[in-house]
Amino acid sequence: STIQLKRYDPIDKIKHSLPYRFFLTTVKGIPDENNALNALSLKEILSTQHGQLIQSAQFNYMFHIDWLIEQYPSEFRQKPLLIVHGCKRDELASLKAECSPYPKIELCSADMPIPFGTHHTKMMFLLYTEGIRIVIHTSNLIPQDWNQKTQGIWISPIFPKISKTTDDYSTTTANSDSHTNFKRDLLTYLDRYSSKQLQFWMQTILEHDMSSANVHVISSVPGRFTGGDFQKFGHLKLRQVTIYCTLKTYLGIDKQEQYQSWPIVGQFSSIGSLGKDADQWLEKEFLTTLKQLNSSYLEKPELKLIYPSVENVRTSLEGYKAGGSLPYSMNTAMRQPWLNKYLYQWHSDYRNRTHASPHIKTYLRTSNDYKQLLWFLVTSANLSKAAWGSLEKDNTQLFIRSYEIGVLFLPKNFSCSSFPILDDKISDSFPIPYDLPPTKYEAKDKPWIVDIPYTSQRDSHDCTWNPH
Ligand SMILES: O=C(O)c1c[nH]c2c(-c3ccccc3)cccc2c1=O
Repeated sequence: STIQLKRYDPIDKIKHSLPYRFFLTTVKGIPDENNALNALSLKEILSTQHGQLIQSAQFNYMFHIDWLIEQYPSEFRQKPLLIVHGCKRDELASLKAECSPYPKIELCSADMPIPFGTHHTKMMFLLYTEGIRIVIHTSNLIPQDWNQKTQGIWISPIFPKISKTTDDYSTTTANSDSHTNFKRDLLTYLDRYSSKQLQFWMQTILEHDMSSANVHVISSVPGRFTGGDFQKFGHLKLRQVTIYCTLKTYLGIDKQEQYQSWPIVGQFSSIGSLGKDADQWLEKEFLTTLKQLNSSYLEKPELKLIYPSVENVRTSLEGYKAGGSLPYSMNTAMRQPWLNKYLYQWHSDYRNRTHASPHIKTYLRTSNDYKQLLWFLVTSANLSKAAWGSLEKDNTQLFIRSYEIGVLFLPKNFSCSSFPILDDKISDSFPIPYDLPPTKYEAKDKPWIVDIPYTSQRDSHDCTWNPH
């Protein structure tokens, strides 16, 4: 068979990048050595060092087109680029205007059938002569999202084209998919757009060997899902994948009792309306899913939610302006004061990201001593029913409003029973983006709310915050 020459991937040369391929974005204004460890800029992702780009696709929510084109190397700026977005009406008009100087940019508008849904998904398809690279991340395609924030990036290998030779046995695994069904689930997600332009990318993905992918796709698309589609998206997909790949397989049913209390940590940059108490959705639906509560006794939920306090924002590199990307509204917050007892601060001293305000979203489950990680998800999905879905029709239907996508790391796909989280950061411990155990809000701390003024204390730029 033709020996596939494993092309040298520059991403592999970044210290500690393997096997997780999970990076943060570089931050301007902090010492460089903290950027070297598992951090990438958009220019680095798009650079010519990865091969000869043929064309690319950029899925996102916010775009600054001139700036985005500038992040591509000059020799790639005329390559075909598909922009997949959810813009409508005047936002669509301004996006079209921004794209008009670039004849090779095509627009693909995601079907947004459900009110209050958004196209949050942040993903890149980079097609090279040698193969296709997929990037799933959390940054809008605007300069401020790549400047001084904490953002997450999962960057795939360059998946090689399936060779035509018939005797190439290495790709017989069901059209060259991985044990994590990465290709199947990505195609299932793309199919929901029912878009002609994405047909080309679906066919291209089919033609590439993704058997080396070691993460699961966890996505959301607008719709009401029952029957065979019931567990394909949202929080039920997360449950379906984690329940069969950790507790049951590894730890045996008997040991499960001891794991019930293992805390779940959610970390995000916005919060939706979750109901008048935790029983409406947070505990009843979301936590139950993540804890896989299938034991009769109910015990105190160990759910810890990391969301920046006003003080975290005020003392960040961007100051109060960072709060412009933390759109938790007063109208929503005032109806759920009960949520505050779950809240923990943004703290990332070990990654030197404490002052790089978070726009990343992550969810994880760890042991009580925070030394072992059972699973880790980086995603575009904030803590909202629109993103994760809410159960209807007597729990037989999951209703989702938005497009979201993320990747899930399970120990079983890295041949271990849990990921190590060790104190010293340069070991092979999983590169989580923040400090564990999480830091509780102080008594005087309040969650950041975007649409109220903060004038009593000035921020790191000596400014106040006056929304209007
Ligand atoms: O995709 C993302 O991550 C983001 C999604 N919505 C954002 C908003 C917003 C919130 C409500 C209505 C319209 C816009 C504001 C500031 C940043 C974001 C953002 O970053």
